[in-house]
Amino acid sequence: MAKLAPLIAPSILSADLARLGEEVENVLAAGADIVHFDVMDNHYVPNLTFGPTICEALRKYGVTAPIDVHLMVEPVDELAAMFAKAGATYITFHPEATRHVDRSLQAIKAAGCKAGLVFNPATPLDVLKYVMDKVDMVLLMSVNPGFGGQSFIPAALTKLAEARALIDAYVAEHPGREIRLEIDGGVKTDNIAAIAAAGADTFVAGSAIFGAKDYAATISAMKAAIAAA
Ligand SMILES: O=C(CO)[C@H](O)[C@H](O)COP(=O)(O)O
Repeated sequence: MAKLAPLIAPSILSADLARLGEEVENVLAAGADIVHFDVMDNHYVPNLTFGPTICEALRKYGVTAPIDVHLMVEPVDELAAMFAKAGATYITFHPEATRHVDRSLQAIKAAGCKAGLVFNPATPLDVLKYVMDKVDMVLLMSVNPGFGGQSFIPAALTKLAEARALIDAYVAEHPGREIRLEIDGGVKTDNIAAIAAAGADTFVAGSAIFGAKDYAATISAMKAAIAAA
């Protein structure tokens, strides 16, 4: 099955936050496709990051690229609605962080956003098959959520192949449906080819991009590795 065009999604978690607007502008000018926006509540994960006002501020600053909001929060629905108003394009959440997964997906889509589910390294994909009709993005964590700069967990490659098979089987029966398969955590230029070969089409990278001196060279190297995979 033909995969969707690959997208590079720098995670702003690793940006210079004192210059966030400029950093996002620079990384998009360097070839990034979408902005990955990590929302942590110091409850679902042991870290605290950005709320909807920061998302809105990026839109006001002039960012027109898709903003891919990854909610690491519990509960989900109230913040998801706030991010929809603040200009999010994708809103993804962890199924175990809401009581009613189907209802949360429906609410995100009714608010005009694309919706997705996020699976931690040891969380099975079971719920996915029951809500595939409402999912635009499946995000697999290849680190335990909460912090940037961690090492890629190799078992994520097997899980990517499992998710790719589920998505391809669903899309084959529903022509025209687009469901992205995103990977997040420890993605670098030297492992991105293996990650692409395992089935990912959307690649979150925080420290590998924002930690590099030359954003454009890093993103080009990532895209070249994906194309050769
Ligand atoms: O969701 C995340 C952590 O919960 C981050 O997006 C992720 O870890 C990216 O950072 P890095 O590329 O440095 O691993």
